[in-house]
Amino acid sequence: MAALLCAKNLCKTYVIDKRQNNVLRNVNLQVNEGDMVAIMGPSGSGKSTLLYAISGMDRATGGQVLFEGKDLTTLSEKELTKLRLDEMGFIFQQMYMMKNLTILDNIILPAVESKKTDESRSQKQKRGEQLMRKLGIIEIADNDVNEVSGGQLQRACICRSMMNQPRLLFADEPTGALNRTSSNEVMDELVKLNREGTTIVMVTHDAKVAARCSRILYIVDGNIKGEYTHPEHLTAEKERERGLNNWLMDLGW
Ligand SMILES: Nc1ncnc2c1ncn2[C@@H]1O[C@H](COP(=O)(O)OP(=O)(O)OP(=O)(O)O)[C@@H](O)[C@H]1O
Repeated sequence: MAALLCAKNLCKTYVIDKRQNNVLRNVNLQVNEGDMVAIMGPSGSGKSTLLYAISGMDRATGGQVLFEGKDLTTLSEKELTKLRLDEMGFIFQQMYMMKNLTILDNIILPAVESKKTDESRSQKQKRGEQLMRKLGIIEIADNDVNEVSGGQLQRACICRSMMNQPRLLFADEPTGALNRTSSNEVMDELVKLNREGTTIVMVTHDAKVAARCSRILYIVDGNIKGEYTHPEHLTAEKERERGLNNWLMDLGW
């Protein structure tokens, strides 16, 4: 599989009161087309910082991030915004839906803002509705943001992230605020999208969620300390989870 995203010697340093915090320390990683990657690690190890840096949501302080060979660290804000809008999808907890818009209008917003296609607004609306149907939430299309459950809202975020048919989807704790049933349902949808061709990179604390990804990276003190892939003979979900848990325990999880 071809490399879609590469981080090379990626560094991120925060300076607070003249004190340096080297959060990412020369991270190297490659995400291939079709991967479904989970980033795990202790609290404060740099998982979200890494996700923000490789997705171009935040600027690294050193190193390179190559998306199909194009170095994100050298792009202008305008170029970066266009690339994120057209090629990437985001399911980030900080990216709340807009309260003055219905769920459907929130979902189609990335397409309204993008110049990727010359679709009419009604075509965009139709596609938004198709996505909502696919994720089983069409009945909340006209609801306000505060009139839906956490699981429905998360599925709406997935619809929104898919609106511009991204090559690469980034998710920060996509199931973090959900109960187990909703979490499983959201993961079912993400696995389905991945099987249909979308590459996914997510941060999660939940080994059950991570076990459904094809690669699991473990980050400690701003560096990737190990990578896990499921042994081929483990095909059942429970066995995969057990295998991953054993690996995590060996790393001190
Ligand atoms: N905007 C910021 N300004 C200054 N320091 C920051 C900022 N964002 C994160 N940090 C620091 O960077 C370090 C890593 O934070 P990060 O959120 O990436 O960790 P994490 O592994 O995602 O943690 P958690 O699992 O608790 O969400 C922490 O020490 C944090 O305090």
